[in-house]
Order: sequence, then structure tokens, then C-alpha cells
Amino acid sequence: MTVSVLGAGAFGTALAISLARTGRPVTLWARDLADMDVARENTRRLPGFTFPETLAVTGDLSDAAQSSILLLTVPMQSLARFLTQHTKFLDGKTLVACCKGIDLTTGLGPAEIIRRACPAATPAILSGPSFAVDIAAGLPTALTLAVDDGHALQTALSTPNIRPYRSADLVGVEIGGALKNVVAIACGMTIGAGLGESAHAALMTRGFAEMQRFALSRGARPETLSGLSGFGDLALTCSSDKSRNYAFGLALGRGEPLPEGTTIEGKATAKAVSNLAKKIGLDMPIADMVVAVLENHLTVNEAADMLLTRPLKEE
Ligand SMILES: NC(=O)C1=CN([C@@H]2O[C@H](COP(=O)(O)OP(=O)(O)OC[C@H]3O[C@@H](n4cnc5c(N)ncnc54)[C@H](O)[C@@H]3O)[C@@H](O)[C@H]2O)C=CC1
Ligand SMILES: O=C(CO)COP(=O)(O)O
Repeated sequence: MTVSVLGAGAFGTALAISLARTGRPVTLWARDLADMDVARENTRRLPGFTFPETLAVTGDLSDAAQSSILLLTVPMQSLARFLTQHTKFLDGKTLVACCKGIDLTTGLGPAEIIRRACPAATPAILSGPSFAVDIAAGLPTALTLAVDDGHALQTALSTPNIRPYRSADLVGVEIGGALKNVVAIACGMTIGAGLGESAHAALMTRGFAEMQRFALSRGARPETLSGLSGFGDLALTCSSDKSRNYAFGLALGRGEPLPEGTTIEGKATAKAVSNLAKKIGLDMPIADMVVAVLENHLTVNEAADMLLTRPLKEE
């Protein structure tokens, strides 16, 4: 089983490097190759990590799509368009979505987007606590790989520093990865605005309750949310300023200029989740609060007051 990685951002590049370090041939496809094939490094998105010899880079999707396993590492809001534009190369393959989020236009997660665009493909989700720089640096990581009947895929995606655990709960795994980014923005805002570590812990915990509520409403298994792709990624993303979502929240809370040109998946996903929850009458106050701050309806302090003055209830 050969592997290609489609999308040469930080994460796609890190996965390709780790897979290729095993000595297996791996192809990394980039929309814009820039100097990657000459420099043997992704100087724009993941500088400092030289490509192993077995890593081929290409700007030709038909070439990369020769592999049977294709890792999809374009950002979530680009996924649907990317798949429909290139269906002829992708349908029938094992398509492993590595992006985290919910599509704002359709309210769908990556698995259903894959099923609709490429009905003959096998959809899978790879998600869990793993910063691109950690993977590229060879540090240990453990992720969840959600797929129906995925033993061979699990072996194909294992490397000395990526340990994938199998799951059959695609919905639960993709929702954990999507919603932890929304909670991370909220946690960053809280610390940035000086509201303290106790408030941060409270938000993480109530954010986790929100993740579970939303996931269960969509048919996820409760235990999935307690695993790597849920609690695990929430713990990482809400507590490290290496997270772009958390760092974005920090900047918002501090009133600093917001980072530009980076992928902050939680912004669109907060809106998508808040819209979906309203339609089915699900209470998602943290996602709603993040949307209200992003759309300038509330300041961070007003949003915190709003959360604290909600009617008292049982935990
Ligand atoms: N960076 C990280 O540590 C991790 C990222 N992820 C997820 O991976 C996904 C990608 O994130 P990063 O690689 O970090 O983003 P990035 O911001 O480093 O790069 C995004 C890449 O996607 C390319 N791209 C955008 N739209 C495209 C399109 N339509 N067709 C082809 N290429 C396109 C851009 O040119 C860029 O190279 C996100 O969903 C993120 O949540 C998951 C785990 C860790
Ligand atoms: O998903 C990630 C780590 O698991 C990366 O988080 P950010 O997208 O917030 O950087």
C-alpha cells in the first residue's frame, strides 16, 4: 500500500516526512511547489526539516494520486472544493482526512464530504494531539484512526513516532477534532484577557461537555470523546501557544493584532457548530460566545459575564 499526502501545509509535510523516514516511498503533492523539490524542505510552512530521500514532491496531482492511500491535508474549508475538482483522480481510493473542522457551507464533517464527492472511496479520519513540528522533530505522538475495517491502513500509517489507534467511530473522531479548536479559542481568550487559570480550567471542562453533547446528538460513541481525538487533543490545544487556535484566542483576549495567513480552523467551525446546534435546539454556549466575539457582538469580558450569569444548573 503506497501513501501520498495531498496538501503541503505544515501538517501534510510533517506526516510525509515521518512516513518517508521509515524508508517507504511517499509522495507529497503541493498546489504550489515553490522551491520545495530543490531545497528539499518546506521553507514556508515547516522550515528546518530536511526531506528524507524517499520523499518525492510533485505539483502533478495525477502523479500523487497513483498511491492507494491518500492523506488529505488541505484545510477543512477547502476540502469539499478540492474533492469535487479532482474526483476523477481520487474516487475509489482510501481517503484519509487529516483536517479538523466542519464545513461552514454545508455543515458536514470530512467523512460525509468525502462520501458525497467520491462515493467509491473509503473514507477515514486521522485525528489526535499532534503538532506538525513535534511530528517532524521525531517526537512521539498517538492519534486516532477512524475507518471501517482499518487494520491494513493502521499498519500503513504507523511510523516510529506516529502511533495510530483504531476506531470505527468516524463521526465521534471528526467532531472531537473540530470542536476542540473552538474551545481552544475560548480558552486563549480567557487567558489573554487575564481572567485566570481557574476560568481556563472551567472553560475546558464545560467545553468538553459541549463537545460530548454535540457529538452524541450526531450519533457518536461517548467513549470516543474521552479518547485521543477528543479529550487528548482538547488538552493539547487548550494549553499550548504552539496551537494556532489558542494563540489566536490569546491575541483576541489581549487586544493584540490577530495573526494573518495562518490556518485557524476553529473560526469557521464555531459558526458552523453554532448554526447546526440552533437548528436542533442544542445548548452550545461556548461556541455561541466565540462566534459573538469573532463577529464583534461582544467583548471577551462581556462574553465571560454572559457565561457566568446563565441560569444555575446541575453539572
Ligand atoms: N499544523 C498542525 O500542527 C496540525 C494541523 N492539523 C490540521 O491539518 C489541516 C491543515 O493544516 P496545516 O497543514 O497546519 O495548514 P497550513 O496553514 O500550514 O497549510 C495549509 C496548506 O493548504 C494549502 N491549501 C489550501 N487550500 C488548498 C486547496 N484548495 N488545494 C490545495 N492546497 C490548498 C495551502 O497552500 C497550504 O500549503 C488543518 O485542518 C489542521 O487543523 C492537524 C493536526 C496538527
Ligand atoms: O490540531 C492540532 C494539534 O493536534 C493543531 O492545532 P492548531 O491548528 O490550533 O495549531
